[in-house]
Amino acid sequence: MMTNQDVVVSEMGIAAGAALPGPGPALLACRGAAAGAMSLRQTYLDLAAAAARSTASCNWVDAMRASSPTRSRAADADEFTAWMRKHPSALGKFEQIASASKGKKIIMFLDYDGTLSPIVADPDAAYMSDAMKEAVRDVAKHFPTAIVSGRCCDKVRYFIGLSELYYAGSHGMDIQGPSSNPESVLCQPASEFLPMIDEVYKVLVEKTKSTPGAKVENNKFCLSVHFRCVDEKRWNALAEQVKAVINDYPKLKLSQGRKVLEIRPSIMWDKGKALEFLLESLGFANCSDVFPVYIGDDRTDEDAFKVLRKRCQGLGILVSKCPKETNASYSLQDPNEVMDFLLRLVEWKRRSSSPMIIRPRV
Ligand SMILES: O=P(O)(O)OC[C@H]1O[C@H](O[C@H]2O[C@H](CO)[C@@H](O)[C@H](O)[C@H]2O)[C@H](O)[C@@H](O)[C@@H]1O
Repeated sequence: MMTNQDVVVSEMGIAAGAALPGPGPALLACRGAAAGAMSLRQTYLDLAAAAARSTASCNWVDAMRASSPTRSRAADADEFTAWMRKHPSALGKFEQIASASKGKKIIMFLDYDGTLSPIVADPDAAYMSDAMKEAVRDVAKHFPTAIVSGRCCDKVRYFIGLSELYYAGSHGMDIQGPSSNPESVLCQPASEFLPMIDEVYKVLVEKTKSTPGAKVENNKFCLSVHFRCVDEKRWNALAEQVKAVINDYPKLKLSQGRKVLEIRPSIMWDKGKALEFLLESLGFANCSDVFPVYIGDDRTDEDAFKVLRKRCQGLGILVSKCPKETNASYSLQDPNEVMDFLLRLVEWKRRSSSPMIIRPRV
């Protein structure tokens, strides 16, 4: 259900595309978080890494299959209807969402792959349509907008091509403000992992080159090993190979996405933390009149959905055609529906902010 709060309205939001103030409390907190995280390394890093290592690779493979189902069976229709009752369409319930956000400042958080661009076999060809680009541009004119992606900032910025947005790349471990100059870097809590990530990238490229279709993507502060073009019979062996490499790096952990295994630093930072960081940077840390809307399709987006639930603020929208366990309140089926939702939001905002014209009677 909708996680909404009754609030008093105040104008604390900053305009979309406006430059952020210099390093504020959020940036300092980010630095502090990074330092703190590093000093706590032996306690939680090893625990997390041990847990990751003890998980059999077939679990990763099963989870990967479940997170990117290829077809929905007719026999699952009842299950889907029941799921849709719990996570109704954000388009179908648009009026309900709009009225929940009334008097509050909407902040948009958008995942990229599977949300703004359709899932395709080649990760380097995951382009977003021109129509979607226009929709995102329009949204950003009305609401502060951030892209939160597993990709590195440079790549997702290149795909989207809009400089007026905030970007949280590498699963939130690289947060940058509008424009791509060096001052726009707001938070990089995993910067000391860069040499390690580069090293592991090279090792993984070498180890996986014998698996046809396998692809390793360097996302700067994290890595992706793609399974989508690998014969399913080879998935277990490939997951074993990846696990064997990560076993030598106890400060890294594995997670799974849509036909992808992701390797990242074991710091306590994720898309949920990135969302909180951005809200704070934008001046909304302790505001009750803010309404963050997060749209995403992947397991890693669940961290952001959870944060919104915990804050009892705004709402999460899961992009999925199939029932999935989720902390999101609403659902949309695919990027086309995401675009329709964004356009509807813009239209609603235009209508609700244009002054009512009362014509004199003649
Ligand atoms: O957080 P996101 O923006 O959703 O990024 C998550 C991963 O997305 C990309 O992989 C996914 O999309 C590819 C292109 O459609 C597809 O080929 C792949 O199977 C999907 O897992 C990206 O390539 C990864 O690096 C991101 O981590």
